Amino acid sequence: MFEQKNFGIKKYVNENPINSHSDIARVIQKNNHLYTIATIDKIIPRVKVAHKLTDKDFYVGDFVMFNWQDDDYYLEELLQRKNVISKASSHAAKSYHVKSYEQILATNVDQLYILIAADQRFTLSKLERYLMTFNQEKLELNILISKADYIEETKEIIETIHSNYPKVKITSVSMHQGESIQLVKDTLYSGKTAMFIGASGVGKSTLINYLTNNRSEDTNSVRTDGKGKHTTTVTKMLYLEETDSLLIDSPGFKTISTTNEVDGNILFAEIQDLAKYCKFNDCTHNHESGCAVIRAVEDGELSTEQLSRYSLYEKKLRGQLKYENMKQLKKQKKFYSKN
Ligand SMILES: Nc1nc2c(ncn2[C@@H]2O[C@H](COP(=O)(O)OP(=O)(O)OP(=O)(O)O)[C@@H](O)[C@H]2O)c(=O)[nH]1
Ligand SMILES: [Zn+2]
Repeated sequence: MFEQKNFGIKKYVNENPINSHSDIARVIQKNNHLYTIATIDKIIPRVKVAHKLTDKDFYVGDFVMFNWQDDDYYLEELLQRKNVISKASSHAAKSYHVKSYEQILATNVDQLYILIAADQRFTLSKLERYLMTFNQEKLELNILISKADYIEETKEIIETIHSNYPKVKITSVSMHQGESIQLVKDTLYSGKTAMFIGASGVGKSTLINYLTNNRSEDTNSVRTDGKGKHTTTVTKMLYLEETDSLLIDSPGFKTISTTNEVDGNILFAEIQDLAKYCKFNDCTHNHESGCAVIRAVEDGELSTEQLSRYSLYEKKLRGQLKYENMKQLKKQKKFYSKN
């Protein structure tokens, strides 16, 4: 028998050096300064943040200690996180004056489902940014092509991805294909937390509603712009009893990038492995003699598309470094002209 609404607190207590679970809870919703938390036996809404702490200290997914005082509940202490899902804050990334910072989307996530909608414009660089932004240890990444009832578009997207990245695993899903919902359900782990992210209108809430058999929220009425009436504005966690898993729905985003250092390993492991056998350490895999990567292309082990995506990635990385250096230089100049 599954425990009713098991938000993972018992498991957390078992795996971490904590004595009791009586005042431990998990943040399951965040609404500006107010939180909803789940304890071992109840859900508490409208929880505030204790004195000297702020809403930057707690996110959905966090395990916390809480307290009751003067008729209100307060979050008192953050317990150790397993991981953090974050991206660059979108407004900061655009402004030269504001230092971009990482914005936390949720914490303690085991599986991340990245939705790409078949009816929205697809580019490889979008997929690459998603994968590189969220790639980290102890996090399983899953690519879902949603609205797969757009059959032609879905086929095209999958073909584009596979001709460049033959090893990336892709699942397609549609609310009009019940068996595809079941396939997604089958990939959820018991006792684990899965988060669904993607651009606005890709169908995150719809998928979660179908997974949890909750049709109450009106995500089905189609608007002419295809974005749907119901837009998620808060991040929240739901319990799926059938698989004993936790599902996090999150607001859609416009752009994705990260201020963290990225590593092309998730997409280019094969090329990076081959590069170890190049004659020159600083081989650009462009024209050099003794290049193991070019040889692999000639031997048909690697497609030219794969290599050209890699070159593009390298170029961007170098451009990024140059940009960072330039910013640094400008800052220094400013400093010296002031002093
Ligand atoms: N054709 C088709 N439409 C879908 C599918 N899933 C969702 N939609 C429609 O797409 C629109 C957006 O769906 P939502 O579930 O609200 O999307 P969301 O990703 O949660 O959007 P935000 O909350 O704004 O981030 C709605 O009109 C849905 O009816 C699908 O599988 N096929
Ligand atoms: Zn080489």
